[in-house]
Amino acid sequence: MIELKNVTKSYEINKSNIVTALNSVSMKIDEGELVVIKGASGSGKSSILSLIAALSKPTTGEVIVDAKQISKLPDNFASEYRRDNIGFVFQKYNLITTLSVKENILLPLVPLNPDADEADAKLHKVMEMFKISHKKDAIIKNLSGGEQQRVAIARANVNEPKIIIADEPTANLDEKLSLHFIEMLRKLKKLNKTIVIATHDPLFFDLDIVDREIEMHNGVVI
Ligand SMILES: Nc1ncnc2c1ncn2[C@@H]1O[C@H](COP(=O)(O)OP(=O)(O)OP(=O)(O)O)[C@@H](O)[C@H]1O
Repeated sequence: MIELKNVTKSYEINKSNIVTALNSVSMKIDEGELVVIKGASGSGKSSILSLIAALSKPTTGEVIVDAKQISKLPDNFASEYRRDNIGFVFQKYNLITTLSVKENILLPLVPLNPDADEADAKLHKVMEMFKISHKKDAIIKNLSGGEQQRVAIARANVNEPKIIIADEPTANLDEKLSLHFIEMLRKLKKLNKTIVIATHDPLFFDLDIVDREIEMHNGVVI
């Protein structure tokens, strides 16, 4: 379902300073697989996630998702691809703290302009799934960490993506919240979502729901 073929990603800081974040990386991730990408800071984990989400393009090589060359998509098609296929979970949730739970969860649907009933049905489905319905109208800044986490994961799922991308999702969480996050992943795995997590949190290593660990070092898979 997801394939990186001989991918190199370089960032040109200036003419004499080019950082090679990924060097000849190839990998395949199957539908429904939960893959953890691990490795030291700067080893290239986030760069892989950005490529899968079509947030950036490889310098050389190919990124293929569902038989589509997403590395060649023009920007407007790349955002359409993201909207339809990808759910994002970031380390600091990226919620808008002055808006309500409902407004935050609905954000990914705004560009799709769905009719009100359809949006409402999707909203309720994810609020139920992640047990946050009772806080529907609460403002984010008044929620506990665990509640905010549930909003973030509900939002990542409201567009019913096939792929969930999580970048250091437990970096700012205590152990109890991290374990809650893992329970939510368990639910997503049962729904056969393809999940790619970049992390150095040892909680994810040797975890039953993790199908595979890919280790990065200085931009190469080891
Ligand atoms: N936009 C950018 N411009 C220049 N260099 C970048 C950029 N993004 C990443 N890099 C560099 O590319 C390399 C890989 O970065 P990347 O963010 O993929 O690593 P990472 O493994 O996710 O790190 P961390 O665990 O710290 O998030 C690093 O050397 C980083 O400094």
